[in-house]
Amino acid sequence: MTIERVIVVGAGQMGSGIAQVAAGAGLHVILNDIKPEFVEKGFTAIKKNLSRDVEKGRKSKEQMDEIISRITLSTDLTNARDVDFALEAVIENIEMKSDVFRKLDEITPPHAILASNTSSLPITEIAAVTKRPDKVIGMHFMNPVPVMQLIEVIRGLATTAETYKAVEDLSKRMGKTPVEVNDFPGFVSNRVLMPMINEAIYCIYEGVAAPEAVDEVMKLGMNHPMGPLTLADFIGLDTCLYIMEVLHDGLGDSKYRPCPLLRKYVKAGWLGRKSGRGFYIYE
Ligand SMILES: CC(=O)CC(=O)SCCNC(=O)CCNC(=O)[C@H](O)C(C)(C)COP(=O)(O)OP(=O)(O)OC[C@H]1O[C@@H](n2cnc3c(N)ncnc32)[C@H](O)[C@@H]1OP(=O)(O)O
Ligand SMILES: NC(=O)C1=CN([C@@H]2O[C@H](COP(=O)(O)OP(=O)(O)OC[C@H]3O[C@@H](n4cnc5c(N)ncnc54)[C@H](OP(=O)(O)O)[C@@H]3O)[C@@H](O)[C@H]2O)C=CC1
Repeated sequence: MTIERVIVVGAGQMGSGIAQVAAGAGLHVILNDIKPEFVEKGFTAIKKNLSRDVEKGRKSKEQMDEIISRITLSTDLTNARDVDFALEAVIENIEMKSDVFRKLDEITPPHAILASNTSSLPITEIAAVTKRPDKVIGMHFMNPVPVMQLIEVIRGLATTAETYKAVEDLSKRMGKTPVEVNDFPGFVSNRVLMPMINEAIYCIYEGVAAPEAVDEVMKLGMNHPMGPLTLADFIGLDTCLYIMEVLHDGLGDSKYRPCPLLRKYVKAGWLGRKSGRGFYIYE
């Protein structure tokens, strides 16, 4: 099937990055969030990223303007009535995501594919709230979306080969590499990554080392581009906690218990870079 018109629901760090990359691939994109200020914030981030590309000579000013002109801002989900493809990137919460999928199923045309950028939640369960589980799929981008190569593509129980192929093609059109995985809590990426981040937080909680030291060990010792605590702040500590809870509940193994310090920080509103404070303080 041909995908030309796309809606991205949720204009946070992931949604805005996805909208940027989709528009860069020539698609017409509606960027939707619940409040105008959230959509504006996402749009500002897109313009800033594209301006950097122009400054670095990777794009011309005309190319940047063209990409921007393909993005429409929206706070009204009924704008999804003409799309071929919807990509949900709201917070990592099954009720919120189910609510968005129920609405998208009612609003979008019958041929439209409904994809979720969920980091860990079951695609099969999200698909079950719609009348088109065959057209529901996980399309898990990595952060920062414009830079990272991978898209983890997750088939739900009812996802058809045709839907998978459309998402595989779309991923390649966006310049990314799709990797197929099965629908299990945390998929592959976060089943492997998040326990490492959680363990790094335990190192702080148990006084093994300071955050800077933990990050230096992993950067210099394991050649990770960012230390795990810097990365946790970058992902968002709320998102890290949600993912650990999904792993813990979904796999039923105590090795996935979220570190109490992670819970404490999230309760304090220390969500990392996006709130100005996490394991580090940001200006
Ligand atoms: C939680 C989940 O469900 C799944 C996930 O996403 S887990 C998170 C996965 N992501 C990671 O692990 C990221 C790890 N970190 C990195 O790879 C690197 O630190 C990084 C790419 C983010 C930054 O790289 P760096 O070398 O330290 O910094 P910097 O030199 O400023 O940036 C490198 C390039 O990325 C670009 N970049 C950095 N941050 C960016 C952003 N937020 N948006 C767009 N572009 C960005 C820069 O413009 C720069 O581009 P050029 O080299 O072409 O000029
Ligand atoms: N952060 C990361 O590194 C990665 C995250 N993901 C996944 O992507 C998703 C989004 O994460 P991220 O972008 O980091 O989170 P953010 O908190 O940056 O963004 C989420 C956005 O969605 C908005 N939103 C909430 N409910 C709705 C709704 N009903 N309709 C429209 N918009 C809504 C939020 O608004 P408000 O602020 O009001 O809540 C916010 O603007 C999550 O599922 C996460 O697990 C996937 C890969 C990597």
